Amino acid sequence: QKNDLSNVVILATGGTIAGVGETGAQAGYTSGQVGIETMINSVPGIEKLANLTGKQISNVGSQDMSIKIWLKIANRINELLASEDVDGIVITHGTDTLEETAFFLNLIVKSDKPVVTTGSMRPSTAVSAEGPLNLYNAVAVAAHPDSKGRGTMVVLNDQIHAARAVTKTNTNAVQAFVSPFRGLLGSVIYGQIEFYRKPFGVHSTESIFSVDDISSLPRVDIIYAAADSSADLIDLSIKAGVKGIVIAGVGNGNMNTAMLEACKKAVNQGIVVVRSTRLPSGYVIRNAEVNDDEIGTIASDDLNTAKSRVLLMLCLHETKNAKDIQEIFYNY
Ligand SMILES: NC(=O)C[C@H](N)C(=O)O
Repeated sequence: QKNDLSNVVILATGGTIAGVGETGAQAGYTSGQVGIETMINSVPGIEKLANLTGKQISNVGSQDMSIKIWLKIANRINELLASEDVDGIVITHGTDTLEETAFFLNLIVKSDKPVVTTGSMRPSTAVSAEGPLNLYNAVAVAAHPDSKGRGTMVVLNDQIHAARAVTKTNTNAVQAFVSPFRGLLGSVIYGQIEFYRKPFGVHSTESIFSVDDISSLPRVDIIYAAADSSADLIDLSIKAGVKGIVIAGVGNGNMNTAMLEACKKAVNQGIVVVRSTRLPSGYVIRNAEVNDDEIGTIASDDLNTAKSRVLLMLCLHETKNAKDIQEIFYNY
């Protein structure tokens, strides 16, 4: 197009932002019902921010987001961003697994052009649905030259988060997304952007991971630790042939003796085990109460459990070496 606006492509995947309920004031609704054209048309003034194209990739609640769809999105983004005609990407997505998709893309997109994910907590039919403003702000961020080189971002409720830092912290409140440990990347108020910082960690063009040689990812299970929790699930995972296990540990990635013994068994069978924490914030520190050097486990640093699984799946596609994987957990 012959104007000064950036060219932004919106890839729609579903979620509550595309959700529909019978009335405007009820908790029940179905995710992933409204198509991308209807979503764009519901945002007055969005056409003034960028030249927009919309594409439907999937239309699912993000509880049904899959590795297959991730690969489809990543391939499509790489294709689009390789073109001089595309300046930025917006992805509309359910919020349940939004942080996993955003982190996956942060690791695998081969461009420094902005990739901005967004969603909503209220369905499109709700009284005070916030999806349209989130989409407006996401397009504003994707269209802005300052957004380059900041990896994949998550924009909701006037805030710009880095994919690595952000997590969903509330089941239904509009202010659900928080970057509890590393803080916000910036803010966006009715399309006005202010960035506070660059993202920490290796991402995008600097990342060793590439979607080109991936058609599937190895199975990695998550196992949650609690007082007196059973080690049976670890044994089941081993039997099921997993390649990796992420423990959602108590405190600093701790677990009871039975679970730790089962983890040792897993490591001895060539399964890579990452210790993360079920807490919302803080580092899992190597060799604190668990001797990772001796057992061969990996500390998740400040990556949460779900994102540790994403990173471990990608790592296992490249290497099984625990030392190398630990370095990646520290640096990405
Ligand atoms: N607010 C939401 O988007 C939740 C929905 N279950 C989803 O992730 O698709």
